[in-house]
Amino acid sequence: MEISRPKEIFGMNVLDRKTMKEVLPDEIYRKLVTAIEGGQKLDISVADFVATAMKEWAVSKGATHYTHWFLPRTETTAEKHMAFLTTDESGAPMDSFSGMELVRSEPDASSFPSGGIRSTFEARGYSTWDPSSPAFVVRSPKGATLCIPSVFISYDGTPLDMKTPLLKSIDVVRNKSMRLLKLFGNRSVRSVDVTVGGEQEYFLVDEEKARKRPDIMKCGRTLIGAPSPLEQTVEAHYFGSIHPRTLAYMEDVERDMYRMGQILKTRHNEVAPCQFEFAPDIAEGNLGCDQNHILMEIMKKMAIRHGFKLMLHEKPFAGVNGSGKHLNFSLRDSEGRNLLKPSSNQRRNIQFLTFLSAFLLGVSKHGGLLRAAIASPGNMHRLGGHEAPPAIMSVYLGDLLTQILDNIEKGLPDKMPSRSLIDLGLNRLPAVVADNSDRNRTSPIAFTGNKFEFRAVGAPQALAGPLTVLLAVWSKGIEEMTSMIEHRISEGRMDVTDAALEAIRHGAKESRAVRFEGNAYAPEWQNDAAKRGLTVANTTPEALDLYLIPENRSLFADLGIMTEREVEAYHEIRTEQYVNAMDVEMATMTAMIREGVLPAVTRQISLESEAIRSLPEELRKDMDPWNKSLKELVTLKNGLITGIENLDDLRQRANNMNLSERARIVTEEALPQMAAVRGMSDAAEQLVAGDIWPYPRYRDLLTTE
Ligand SMILES: NC(=O)CC[C@H](N)C(=O)O
Repeated sequence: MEISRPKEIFGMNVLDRKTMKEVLPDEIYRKLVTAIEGGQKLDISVADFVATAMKEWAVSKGATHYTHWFLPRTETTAEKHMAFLTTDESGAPMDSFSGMELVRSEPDASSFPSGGIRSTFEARGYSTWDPSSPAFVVRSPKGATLCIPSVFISYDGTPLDMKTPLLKSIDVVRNKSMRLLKLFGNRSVRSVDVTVGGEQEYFLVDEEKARKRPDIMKCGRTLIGAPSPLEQTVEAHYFGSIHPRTLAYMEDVERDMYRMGQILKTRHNEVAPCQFEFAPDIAEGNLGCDQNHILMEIMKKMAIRHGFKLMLHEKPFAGVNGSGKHLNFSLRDSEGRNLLKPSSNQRRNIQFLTFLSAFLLGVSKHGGLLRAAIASPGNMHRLGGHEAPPAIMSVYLGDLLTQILDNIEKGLPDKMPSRSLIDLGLNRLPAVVADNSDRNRTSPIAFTGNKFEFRAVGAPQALAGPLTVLLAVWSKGIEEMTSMIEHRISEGRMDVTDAALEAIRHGAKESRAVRFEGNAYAPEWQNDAAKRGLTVANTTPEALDLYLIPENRSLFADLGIMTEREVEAYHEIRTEQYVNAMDVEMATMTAMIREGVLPAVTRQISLESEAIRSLPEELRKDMDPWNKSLKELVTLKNGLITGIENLDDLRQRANNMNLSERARIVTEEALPQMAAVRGMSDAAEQLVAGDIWPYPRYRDLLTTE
């Protein structure tokens, strides 16, 4: 079979601007672009033209349906397909898609969690086209569907999705950045964009084996499973040569992504066996978030075609490297300049340091929000081990920048005579600051030369949540520093350089506590961080509660990103999601123990008792070790029975409680109970014969054949 080159298939399934320009009359195209860039509403007559063009393009790709594709607050994607096919007055079939249908649809999505914002009697939710993210076509076995990226709002206009707050936060950071850039001159800069790139880690296990494990199928992670000594040789996998079966999968994913107009820049084996990573090209913030959803969806479907089960869970296997989605982000001006890139020009470096310290300043005030943004049912198991960052939010800058900030913090006299004194290293900043990656692995947020990398995000998460928080926090810092600079200038005391240096000094000083260059895995760090006043939240509900702290809640409201009511609703949805995930895990664990592990232990016990009974008399001496292991099996069996009874009881009790009590009980009681059951099950696994043990073991799962 002839395989077409990536360049030939690139973008064929996406209705990008280039294609729009081709399929739309000039006048209409211009109006569309003005609407997109100015963020205005689209005239319905223009929308009619666009809808017709979209439909024709999609039909030419085999599409029979369209869907408003949106991101509910459950962090997944949602779609309800509508057929293009209709009949005219004479009953003849025809494809139809109007401007009204494009702009808005009413999915009647009463079942999406809204955190109490929308009651069922006013169940309607609307999805509205987001023209800044291109529509795309997804192939299905018998046709294709046109997907229209959309926002999702309730009847009264309250946002119910992840995209609306994200778009607002992008707007806020753009406006705030423009104000700051103007102070530095930059007359030709028209706008600022957010840039993102999410490095996607994942596991691929054999589907046939995965199907035999209810925990993988229902919870996305293993709830029991003894670590296998064979899997300890993990380093051999990292960046190793890729197994042909996996490579074939990766190539197919990449080609589907090319068709979507997206480039996956790197692919490689990650640290653990069967763990891998894709890293995309950087993209504009909103697009980058949508693209990551498209990537995860393609990865999932392609895995099935290749006989794999894709595991995106943050910690699918205990004791083995977990999966993150390291979120790289920066700001770029309309001239294409990266605002986090050091320069050989001193003035630009001061501008760079202003943006950098503005972020540090924001994190120093709202670090808890970043912790909340990455709090998920699964991330709790990942954070703090195996190269995943700990749960305390600190920033790693590297030696050079730390030294510069320290110098600025110490070295500036109150009244600065002139910029001539700035030999603080600013003249000598290399174009790209070396990134000391080994160290930054233990840091949740690292400056990596020309961008920040938020490493704490979990592999299955929607990028939109953490990105919204990062931008809100950054905007806050930019706002504060800009006001400082403006104030100094307007007093006539200083020019922008000196004023900015003072603002940087303020940022450096305020952020001293969150800047940490040491080993964040060291046991002392927990204590030291608490002494520095950093937020320590080890569990998901504790972390989610950080959304509700008044200064965090009001940050969103002040910036116009979410109202306080919306923040509360979001907190409720995320807490509910956690509690539900825990409930499914408890139910799955008890079922696996009851239906699989206990009968297996019984068989092993009877097999061994039988063997001992049938031993010739002379061999029945010195039976202590054997008897001991038999006794251990009996003890484990008893322990497991009690353990799952306790879990059943806990579930019952939790079901009669309100949400916050449930969150507390599943965290404080169910988690340790599940750990105890797991401990006993894993011990039993090591005493039960391979052909009796009911589930594929870690050793069987973590291998590619
Ligand atoms: N080498 C790495 O970057 C590993 C990262 C690790 N998998 C994580 O959970 O974030």
